[in-house]
Amino acid sequence: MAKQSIANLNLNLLTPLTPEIMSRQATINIGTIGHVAHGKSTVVKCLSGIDTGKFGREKQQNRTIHLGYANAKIFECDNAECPRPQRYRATGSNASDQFPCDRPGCVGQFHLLRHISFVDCPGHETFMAAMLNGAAIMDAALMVIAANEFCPQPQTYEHLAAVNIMNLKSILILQNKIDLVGQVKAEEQCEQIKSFIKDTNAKYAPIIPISAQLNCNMDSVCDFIVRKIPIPIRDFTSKPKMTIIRSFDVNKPGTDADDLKGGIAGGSIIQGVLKVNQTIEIRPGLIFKDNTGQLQCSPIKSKIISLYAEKNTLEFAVPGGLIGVGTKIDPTLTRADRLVGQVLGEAGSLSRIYIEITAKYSLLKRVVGVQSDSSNRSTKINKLSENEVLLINIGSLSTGGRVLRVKSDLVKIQLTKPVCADINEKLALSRRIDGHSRLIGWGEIQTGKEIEPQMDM
Ligand SMILES: Nc1nc2c(ncn2[C@@H]2O[C@H](COP(=O)(O)OP(=O)(O)OP(=O)(O)O)[C@@H](O)[C@H]2O)c(=O)[nH]1
Repeated sequence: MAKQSIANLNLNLLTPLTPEIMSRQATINIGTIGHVAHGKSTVVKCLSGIDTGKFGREKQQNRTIHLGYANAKIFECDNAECPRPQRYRATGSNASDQFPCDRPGCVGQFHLLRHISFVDCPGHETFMAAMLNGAAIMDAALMVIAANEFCPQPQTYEHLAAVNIMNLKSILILQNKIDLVGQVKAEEQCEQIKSFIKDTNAKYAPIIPISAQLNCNMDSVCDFIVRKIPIPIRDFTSKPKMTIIRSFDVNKPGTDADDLKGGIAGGSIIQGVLKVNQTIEIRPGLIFKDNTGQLQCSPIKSKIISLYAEKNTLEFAVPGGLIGVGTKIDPTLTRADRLVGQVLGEAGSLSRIYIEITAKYSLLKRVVGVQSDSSNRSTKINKLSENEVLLINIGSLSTGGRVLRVKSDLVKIQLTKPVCADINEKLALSRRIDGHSRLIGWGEIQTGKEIEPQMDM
C-alpha cells in the first residue's frame, strides 16, 4: 500500500484517484438502495467481503436497521487481451494495489482503479430516516431490485424519490436474484423496471442482471461502476468539515496508551483535509437546557490523535468514505452514537448553530412508499400546517421540528435539536402517516435563529 506523507502533501494536486490517497481510503461513496430484502447487503458483501453490520436485533430479524459501511477496491487487468467484464475485479479495502490476474491463462496484472465506500441503506420502511441520512453523503447509488417480485415495490419507489431530492443522477440498477426466475420472467420484469424509471433521475440507468448470492455477473457491476459513475469533484483546499455518522468510546487493546483515553467520531468528510495532530471542534457539541428551560450548547474542542479508514491507518484523510477520527474527547461524550448529526472541523471555522430554521420547501405530489400508491386519493400529501410536528433530516442529523409558520413556499420550523448547518443546505421533510415516517418533501435553509455557543468543552 502507498505510504502517506503530510510533508509532501500539495492539496492543489490531489484528486480522488491520487494513488497515495486511493491506496488507503475510499474516495467515492456509493449507496445501495431499494426495497427490504432485495439483496442490498448481499451485493455489498459480494463486492467488499464485508457483512455490513447486521448485529444483534438486525441479525435476528435478518434486516438492516442502521446504515452499514464497507469499502471495496476495484481493479482492472492491464492485459489488453483480457476481455470485459472479466478484466474487472473487486476486493476488500486492505488488498495491495497490484496483483496477478486470476483469469486462467492471463499474464496481466490487476491495477487499482477505484476505492469505493458502500453506504448500505436499510430497506424497511421503519428505517427511512437512516436511509435519508445515508442519501446526504452519496455520490452515486446502486438500486437493487429483486427479480422475483413486481417492480416497483414501496421502498424501491421511496428510496428513488429520496435520491431524486438529493439530485443524485448517477444510478445503476441491479436486477438481483436472477437465479430465482427464468428468462421470460426476467425480461417481463425488466420492462416493468424501464416503465418505472422513465420519468425519474434513473431514466438513463443501465439495468444489470445479477445474482449477488451466487456471485454471478458481479464483474459487470465493477465494469459499470468504473465506466458509468463519474469521479466526484472534491474540494480539498477549503477548511475541513466532516459530518458525524457514528461515535463511540471503543478501547483498542494493544494501541498507544493515549489512544485508549479518547472517544472516536466516524463520519464522511464533506470538504478539506483532516490531519493527525490537528486541533478540531465539534458543533453543536454538548447540548443542555439552561435554568429557564432554553436549549444551549457547548462546542467540544480536541485534537486528532489518529485517523483510519476501516483497518488502514492514515496520516491525513480527504473527502469520501467513512473516516474514524480518534480524539482526546471524554469518551462519555462520544459513547453510543451521541455525536451523530453533529459536524467536526478545524477549530473556529465551522458554520453557525441554529435552533429555528426558515426553509424554502416543496412537497412531493403524493406519498410514495406505501402499498396503496396506485390510489391517488389516499396518498395525496396535505399542505404543511402550523404546529404540526415533522421529522427533519439535515446532513446526518434526524430531528423533530414543529412548524411555526408557513407562507407560500417558506416554512419556519423550531427544531428539537440544534443543528450546525450552512445557508442553502438541503433538508428532507417527513411526516408520520399511519404510524410510519413518510418522506413528503424537501427544502433549502434560507435563514435561522442562532444559538450562541456557551463556553467550549
Ligand atoms: N436466491 C437469491 N437470494 C438472494 C440473492 N441476494 C440476496 N439473497 C437473499 O435475500 C435475503 C435478503 O438479502 P439482504 O442482502 O439481507 O437484503 P437487504 O436488501 O440488504 O435487506 P434490508 O437491508 O433489510 O433491506 C437473504 O436471505 C439473502 O441471502 C440472490 O442473488 N439470490
